[in-house]
Amino acid sequence: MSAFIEETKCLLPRIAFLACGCFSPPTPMHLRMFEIARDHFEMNEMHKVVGGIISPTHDSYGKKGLAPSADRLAMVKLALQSSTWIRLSDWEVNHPQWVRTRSVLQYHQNYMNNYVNSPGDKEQSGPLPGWLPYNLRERKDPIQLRLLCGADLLESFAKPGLWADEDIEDIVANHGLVVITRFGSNPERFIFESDILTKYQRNITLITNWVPNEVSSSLVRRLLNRGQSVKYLLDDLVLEYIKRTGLYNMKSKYITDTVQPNRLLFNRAYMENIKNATSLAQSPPTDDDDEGDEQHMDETDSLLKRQAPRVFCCGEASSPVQARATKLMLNRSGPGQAVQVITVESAMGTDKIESQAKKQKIAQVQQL
Ligand SMILES: Nc1ncnc2c1ncn2[C@@H]1O[C@H](COP(=O)(O)OP(=O)(O)OP(=O)(O)O)[C@@H](O)[C@H]1O
Ligand SMILES: O=C(O)c1ccc[n+]([C@@H]2O[C@H](COP(=O)([O-])O)[C@@H](O)[C@H]2O)c1
Repeated sequence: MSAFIEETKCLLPRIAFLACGCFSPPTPMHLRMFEIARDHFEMNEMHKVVGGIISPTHDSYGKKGLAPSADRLAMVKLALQSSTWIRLSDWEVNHPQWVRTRSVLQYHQNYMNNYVNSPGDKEQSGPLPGWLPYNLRERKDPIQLRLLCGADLLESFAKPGLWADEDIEDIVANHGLVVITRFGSNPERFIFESDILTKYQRNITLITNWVPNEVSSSLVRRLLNRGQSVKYLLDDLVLEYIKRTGLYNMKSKYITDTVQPNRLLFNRAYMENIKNATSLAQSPPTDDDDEGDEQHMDETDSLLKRQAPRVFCCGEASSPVQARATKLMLNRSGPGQAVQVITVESAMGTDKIESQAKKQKIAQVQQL
């Protein structure tokens, strides 16, 4: 019986999804869209989903908050590390100018068609692009590439002068749309009110997201800019990348203005120094002192633990403020130890505030 089901699955028409957007930065919801869409098509046994493609828009799209494409590509790559089937396409960003979504779909569709129909690897000139789904040549039937989007993108079709009608028609007629519901949008009504969309309604799949999450790139940028936490709103690796590069004017509790973000290399000694600085500031010692290193780490450090330790030599201090901070740190570490430059005030201050807040919380809970 299960062999029969497998065989039936193999006969289902094949589809792939392409999501366009800014991805500045990529959020978990950008990736959730793909999972929701794949479940929908595979669980209803309508299609075999062969792959997902993320295509970040060109720099010249110029939307507010759009980080440079090199950074957006790097962040999407990091976010995709845990996915086995969603891939990043850099074709759009490497184009000389902004490309309309219709052409983006056409390019990727044509590439897949040619690939599937060419007899073997020898026909392919050069290496295969990273976005190409695996095992496409297992079968010879065509792959339909559908535009995957949130309902807000669908509704942007109505913004005067933004999308060309003939593009909308081409996308819906020749590729198809997969729309994930989003708070504040009414895609059913939107489709009803559009003649083109109603005409091709059979090519539009509306999927209700039963576990909505209203995280958006703009919301994340706003929080970062205010120095507020975005932990659990972004992949840890993406957050670490933002911290290191200082994208979105991020204000970090540990990064001083005098430290160049790209010089921020962390190591064990850095953790030790924070710990030393904190325990010096706390007198008498508190219960928190018994906590392991793990408890003192912020989100940056969990990532860093997975990386090979790198050393930031304290001799590199380049300003009087930095030199003063370095000296302070040096006093608290052994001779010859390399340390991360941080301001003592900020490290002590933040840890103290955090531990006071923790205690307050515990006290509140105990009073209940
Ligand atoms: N929370 C969400 N739920 C459903 N779809 C989403 C969500 N966040 C983003 N999307 C979709 O992801 C795609 C990529 O869009 P984009 O990068 O412009 O995302 P965004 O987070 O909405 O950005 P911004 O907040 O800067 O407008 C779009 O189709 C958008 O509708
Ligand atoms: O093709 C078009 O005419 C078109 C018009 C407006 C926006 N887009 C694409 O839609 C994506 C999301 O844009 P936005 O402004 O809703 O974040 C982005 O990838 C744009 O290139 C595409």
